[in-house]
Amino acid sequence: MLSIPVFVGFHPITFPNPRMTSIRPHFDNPELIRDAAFVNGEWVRSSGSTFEVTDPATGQVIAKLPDQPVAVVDEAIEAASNAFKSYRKTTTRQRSAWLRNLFNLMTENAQDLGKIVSWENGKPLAEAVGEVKYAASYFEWFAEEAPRVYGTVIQPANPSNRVFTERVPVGVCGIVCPWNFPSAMITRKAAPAFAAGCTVVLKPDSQTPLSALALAYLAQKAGFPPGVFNVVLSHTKTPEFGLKLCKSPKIRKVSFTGSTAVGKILMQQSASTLKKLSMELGGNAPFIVFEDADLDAAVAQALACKFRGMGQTCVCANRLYVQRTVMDKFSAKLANEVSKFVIGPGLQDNVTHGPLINAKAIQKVEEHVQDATEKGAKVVLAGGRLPELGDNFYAPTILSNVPSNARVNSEETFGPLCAITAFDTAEEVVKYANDTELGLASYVFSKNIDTVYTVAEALEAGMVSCNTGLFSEASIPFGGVKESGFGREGSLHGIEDYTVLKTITIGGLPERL
Ligand SMILES: NC(=O)c1ccc[n+]([C@@H]2O[C@H](COP(=O)([O-])OP(=O)(O)OC[C@H]3O[C@@H](n4cnc5c(N)ncnc54)[C@H](O)[C@@H]3O)[C@@H](O)[C@H]2O)c1
Ligand SMILES: O=CCCC(=O)O
Repeated sequence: MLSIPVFVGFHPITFPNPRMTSIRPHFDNPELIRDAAFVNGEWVRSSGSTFEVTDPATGQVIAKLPDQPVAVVDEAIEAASNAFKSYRKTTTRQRSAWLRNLFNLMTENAQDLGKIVSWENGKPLAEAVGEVKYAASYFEWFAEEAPRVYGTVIQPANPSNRVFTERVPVGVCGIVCPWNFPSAMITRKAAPAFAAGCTVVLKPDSQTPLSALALAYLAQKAGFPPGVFNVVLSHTKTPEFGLKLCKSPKIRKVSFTGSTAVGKILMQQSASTLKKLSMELGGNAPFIVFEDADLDAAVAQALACKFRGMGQTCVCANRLYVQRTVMDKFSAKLANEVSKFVIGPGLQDNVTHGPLINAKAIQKVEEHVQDATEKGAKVVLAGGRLPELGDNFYAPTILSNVPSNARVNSEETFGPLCAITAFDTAEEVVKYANDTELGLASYVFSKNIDTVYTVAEALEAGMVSCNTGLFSEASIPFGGVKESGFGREGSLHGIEDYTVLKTITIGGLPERL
């Protein structure tokens, strides 16, 4: 019998400080902090109502921004539509140069941009700077892809015809993004759009708009012409803004990252104008550990995967399936590592894990924990709220023996709950893993290549990550299947979603000589 330490009943996590009420980072380049929307190359400060952006660590108001009227969406669409007329004709080399400039500017300002991400989103500064570099890498990648958009020459049945295809920019794109990656979720869409020759109207999340505005500021500095990148702001009228983007005949594509529920609304609303769509939606990632895996490595990767953004990423492990023979050992090792976390405001030195985004996020974690324990899950590490740090802090909870009917198995928790379930065979775990409407990321850990390969093949997911918990980078096609959405971002395919394939036939030609 293994002797398993169980951490039930106390929080072994260390805290750097008691609750803090105010943290204002120092910015080398204060110009990056904008207080207005950005339309047609101009900063727009409407005199009407405003909304507050708050630091999730302290609750402190960090910015007041215009809560714009819906009419601004029409203005931004008009600006983007006018800009498209000339921008689509720019050479791919020119667009590549602007993208490269923006990559360089983001890289030069990475520390400041990281502080903005950390301030408005809560993730630790090192992780936030990592996000900024990841975000910038999409501009580097698509600077390289811009000149590599190819067509084909086709052999038609009619000998007097000659036929070829070319990829042309789809047109003005409406982009809607979430708060969990305030920078990277935008650049993963804007970079291929700009590279393809499209113009953009972006509506960032009102909880994290400062990163989007800093990006607009740098895009202007990088040389993008007015109207190519427009950022509109709303807190109270988000659905109306979404509706405008979906219904406008001038917007030819809507690209959305967020929940499956909102994705479905936007898809319905886009039907009347038959928009091209990209939908990067929710996940419910299974993280499968076989008994022959390197257990220490699997634990380290589970930590990196599960606790990136304190569990608030679409590719975070949501369900951990561990082979029965090693489940207790794995759970104990995981709890031991989690107990080393230093939780606190992301901008504070040495903090490894920050707050959640808001009260609703904490409530969902609590509900999932309560539901699973009521249904018989065993508490390995009792986490819970950390009011001594602030309203949005939650120490991770680890549960094992989580029953299949627990809510966490069918819904994305999007927070720091590790829900571990035992399995016996590969067939059984593949059945568990695929028993969901979602299919974004999946993870498999085993030293046996036969196991890794056959399980990876059987998993219904857009992305399967084997023996690593971190796989995201600009070079890979990112996207889901089933109700996790469609479209691919990044990679050589990412630009295709911002183009349409046009066929040109030249008829009446003489026979070939
Ligand atoms: N697949 C991916 O690449 C990916 C990446 C990040 C996050 N996500 C998913 O996003 C979700 C978390 O983000 P969230 O809580 O911000 O999601 P959300 O769907 O609530 O919001 C996403 C964005 O849509 C906006 N929005 C909400 N209702 C809208 C409406 N009716 N019309 C137009 N816009 C509207 C929000 O303001 C926000 O900017 C999770 O499900 C996560 O898995 C997916
Ligand atoms: O939240 C989802 C995006 C995560 C990523 O790009 O790795």
